[in-house]
Amino acid sequence: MEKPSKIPATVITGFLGAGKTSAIRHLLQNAKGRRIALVINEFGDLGVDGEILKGCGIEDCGEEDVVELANGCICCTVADDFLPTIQALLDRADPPDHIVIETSGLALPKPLVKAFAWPEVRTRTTVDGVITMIDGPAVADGLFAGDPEAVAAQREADENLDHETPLEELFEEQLACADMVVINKADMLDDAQLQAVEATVARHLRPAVKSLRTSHGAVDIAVLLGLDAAAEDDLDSRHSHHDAAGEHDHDDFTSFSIALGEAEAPEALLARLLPVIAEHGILRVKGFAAVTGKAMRLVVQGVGDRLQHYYDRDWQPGEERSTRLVIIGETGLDEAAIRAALAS
Ligand SMILES: Nc1nc2c(ncn2[C@@H]2O[C@H](COP(=O)(O)OP(=O)(O)OP(=O)(O)O)[C@@H](O)[C@H]2O)c(=O)[nH]1
Repeated sequence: MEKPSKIPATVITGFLGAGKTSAIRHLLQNAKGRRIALVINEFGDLGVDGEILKGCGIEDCGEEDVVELANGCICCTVADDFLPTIQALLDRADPPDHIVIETSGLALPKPLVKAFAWPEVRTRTTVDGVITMIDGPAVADGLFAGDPEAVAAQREADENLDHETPLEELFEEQLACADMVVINKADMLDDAQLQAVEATVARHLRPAVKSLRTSHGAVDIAVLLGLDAAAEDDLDSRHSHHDAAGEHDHDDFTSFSIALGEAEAPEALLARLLPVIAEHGILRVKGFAAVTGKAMRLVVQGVGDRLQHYYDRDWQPGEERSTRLVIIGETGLDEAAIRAALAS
């Protein structure tokens, strides 16, 4: 008797703003008739990524194929939110050919992969691969490398302490779980910088895991899907800082959303954001803006101090023209001061 085939699921992980949504958009545009269901998890209470993907007007990608898990962190709500979502996708009369899961930039991939080993889903689906997207310029800038001298001094003081910064830890964890690494934003780096990023990344990978370079997440679907890794059977090789401690929490990071009035012009909005991002060390800004006199909605995207914007679609009838942004940073972010600075 033929073995019942399992529906493959690909987990796309990677730091805030690395290019996960861009890669998924590229995937959907090049799906060649394959029915892909998306599960999207975001940090922050505005579903920006889901909105962007729904707004992109790709044929074969109905709104019912995009499932958003907005409350909290997917890796901490596995049993409550994530497993029922996967089960519902598998139970559809017309199940998808492939499930793609975009984790929030702050999520640890391993607990998710672990969920696929649960009896409820194990016989019906398998983790085809964990793809870790890397923000090339952020790694080149040393965002994930702590101050080496400070680390050495701490180690000397106490051997048993965990000395890594939350950012380093996430970076390592996301790489340690990878079946393939995509170094994105190659367009912003020269060859020497790319080689340095590749060397940094390689130190944290399991043996035989490869990295490739790309821009705007433009990876061939044949490369991204079909790795056939069955990652849920291979959990032990994927080292995690949290294996012993059990669940992690997200006390290290914080987010809030802010509503602003219409912007006079995109440039005026960016000019308002930039100094605040720099002063408060904001990691990620994203959302939508209403621009005076413009029928279209402006998408605003910031990773560190790199800001981008573009108009994606018209404001719909009945939709409130508003400017709403999610702000994400490390815990301790001065929300009141940021609100005050942006409102003024
Ligand atoms: N220059 C350049 N910009 C890129 C590239 N890929 C993505 N971006 C930009 O980087 C920003 C973040 O990209 P996303 O695809 O939204 O990243 P993400 O990983 O989904 O972000 P989160 O969901 O917030 O973690 C957007 O402004 C993109 O347009 C690239 O290869 N080159």
